[in-house]
Amino acid sequence: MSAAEQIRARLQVSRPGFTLDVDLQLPGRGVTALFGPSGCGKTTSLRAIAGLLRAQQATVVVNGEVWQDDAARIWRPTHQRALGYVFQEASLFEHLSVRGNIDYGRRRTPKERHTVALDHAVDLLGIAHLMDRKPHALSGGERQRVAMARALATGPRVLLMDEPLAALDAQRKAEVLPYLERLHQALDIPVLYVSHAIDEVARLAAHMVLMQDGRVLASGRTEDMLVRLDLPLAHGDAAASVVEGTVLRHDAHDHITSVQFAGGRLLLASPTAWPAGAPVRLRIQARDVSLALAAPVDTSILNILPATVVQVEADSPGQCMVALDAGPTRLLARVTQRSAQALALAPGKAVFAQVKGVAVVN
Ligand SMILES: Nc1ncnc2c1ncn2[C@@H]1O[C@H](COP(=O)(O)OP(=O)(O)OP(=O)(O)O)[C@@H](O)[C@H]1O
Repeated sequence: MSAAEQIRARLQVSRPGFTLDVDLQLPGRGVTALFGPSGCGKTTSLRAIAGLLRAQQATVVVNGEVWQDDAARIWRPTHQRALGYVFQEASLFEHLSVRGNIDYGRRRTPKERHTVALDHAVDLLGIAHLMDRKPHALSGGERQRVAMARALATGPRVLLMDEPLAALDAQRKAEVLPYLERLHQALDIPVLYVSHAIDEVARLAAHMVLMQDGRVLASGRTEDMLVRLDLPLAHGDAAASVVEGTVLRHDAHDHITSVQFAGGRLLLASPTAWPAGAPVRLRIQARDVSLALAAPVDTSILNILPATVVQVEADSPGQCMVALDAGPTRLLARVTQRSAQALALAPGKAVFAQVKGVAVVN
């Protein structure tokens, strides 16, 4: 990762009862999630990067551009930092139309900064038909899409998103998520995405930073982070692995899609007729994976993968989390301690992983 393609944010913020002390070195492209429990400092980090909050000590360099370097007495105010900021709730000007809202920010930024064509932003977010409406006539999801288009229209070098879906109900969330995905795929700028919803992170972010109590607990590729048994992400009922694959074929007769991934082949029940060759991101919950020592026969489970146990750790009372390798792909299986003992699960042991549920997350 060269400095020209990197976000570096060394931030120190002290408040009564809270200290943020992080040194973030993040990829200069793609989506990076800042993830962690409420109060761990995600929003504070984002605001300090944006210059909305004055850190006690900070260095912020975005793809080679120094926005702040306290040691060198460099400080650019927020309006001189080429960033787009999307908040939890879209703060649109109620007296302006959607077009007026988007134009407002764009007019205030220098033309040479307009890296994203306005039409492209409007098109990506599917808001062309809303341009003459006033914000009060928009749904929550539409408001957020307008806020994102407005942020993009200013030609940011980085997009900062602070839980942009948190204020939406499940239905609106599901409506906005595909737009977010399109956005991230179509744009070349990095996105820092604050969230405390792991399913959103698994779906959207290639990279993640796990924060706790104002510090970075770990950071890396989302796929790798989710299956690290030394981290809290890989424990409890929500633990899951994310696997990248390619659609081989979709059988329209029984609605089964076959997906090739590095560790083998997976079949998934899907009403969507995925085209052959389509890249898919799959999520496999640890609780949906069971283990057997011999290849099961006469079973209703469609996916049985030969795998090797890598690590076994105690999870919640009576439960164990097992990390497995199916070829180069790491999966998690949550089994009872009794089963782990009965099967003598230990590193190196050959097993068959029975995968009961596979969900496509993009
Ligand atoms: N303006 C403020 N003044 C004083 N303390 C604040 C202020 N804003 C946040 N805090 C405190 O700073 C700490 C970090 O807050 P921050 O908003 O960064 O957390 P977060 O991880 O984004 O949380 P959440 O997921 O709940 O939004 C918390 O202890 C919070 O109570």
